[in-house]
Amino acid sequence: MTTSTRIGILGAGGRMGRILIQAVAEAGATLAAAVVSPGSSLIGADAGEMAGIRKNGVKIVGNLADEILHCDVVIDFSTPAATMTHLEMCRAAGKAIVIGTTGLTEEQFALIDEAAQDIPVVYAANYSVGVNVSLKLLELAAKAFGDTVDIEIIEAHHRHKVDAPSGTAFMMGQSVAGALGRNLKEVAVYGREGHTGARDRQTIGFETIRGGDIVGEHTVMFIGEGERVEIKHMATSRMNFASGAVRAAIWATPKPPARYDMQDVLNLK
Ligand SMILES: NC(=O)C1=CN([C@@H]2O[C@H](COP(=O)(O)OP(=O)(O)OC[C@H]3O[C@@H](n4cnc5c(N)ncnc54)[C@H](O)[C@@H]3O)[C@@H](O)[C@H]2O)C=CC1
Ligand SMILES: O=C(O)C1=N[C@H](C(=O)O)C[C@H](O)C1
Repeated sequence: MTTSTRIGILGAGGRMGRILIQAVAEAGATLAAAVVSPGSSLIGADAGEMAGIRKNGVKIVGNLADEILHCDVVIDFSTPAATMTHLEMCRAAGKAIVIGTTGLTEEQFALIDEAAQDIPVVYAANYSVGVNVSLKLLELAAKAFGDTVDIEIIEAHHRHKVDAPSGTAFMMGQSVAGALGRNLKEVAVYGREGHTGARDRQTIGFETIRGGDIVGEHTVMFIGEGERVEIKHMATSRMNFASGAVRAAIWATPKPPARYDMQDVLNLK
């Protein structure tokens, strides 16, 4: 597949940023900008070389403002604060944005909704096709089991991850809670310790593991009397997230202003 879409990568020096540069090349799209944090020693280097592919002539910059006019759409996997700055810049320039950054606050999600009145914004805590298919399976399982089972969500990630539980775990919790007519904010329980008392069936438990180089693993357990269903997704490469985000960027560029997610991109709704 080739496309004329000009894509900017924000957070280009990070674990995801480097793979996103590879994914843009694999999709046959144009890398229009590679933006790292201001003051980074990577500024001025060749983006292709940094990403471990061949030299591509795109010089890394430390500010989106320098390159935004050359982009049709940007993909941001950076930090919550940087993402909010980039969102405002895209809104002012009328450019679409695909956001993968997790650990956002409710206020930051409200800012995404506001910006989406003016530009196409895709937000997903996970851009892999497998996770997005799993969300549909979770809905199906939750509806079939109803209130007859206990639901626990376990996630595991590499030792560098700074937010917990993962955005994907929250998204899975929302999928299940929505299917059961529960409000996740009211029923979520994060880790357990001490004299917890017996389990309340309405609750949805979250457990977090951090260590080594785990790319991303999520298991949702539907635990009943005498049987248990586990829906598990294991990512063994970040390319799944990156190719999904590039697919979302190409999809979103011609779309009218609105907030979209990966389920929209994959036509899973
Ligand atoms: N939605 C999804 O499918 C996925 C989401 N993520 C999320 O993406 C985010 C990034 O993950 P990683 O790449 O592992 O982290 P990372 O820490 O390796 O990369 C983040 C990069 O953003 C850079 N940055 C900070 N401020 C910046 C600014 N103003 N302009 C440009 N760059 C800036 C940092 O210097 C760093 O290089 C995290 O929130 C993570 O949870 C990660 C994988 C998949
Ligand atoms: O930080 C990561 O690495 C990942 N973050 C996302 C999340 O918080 O769900 C997605 C993926 O699991 C990898």
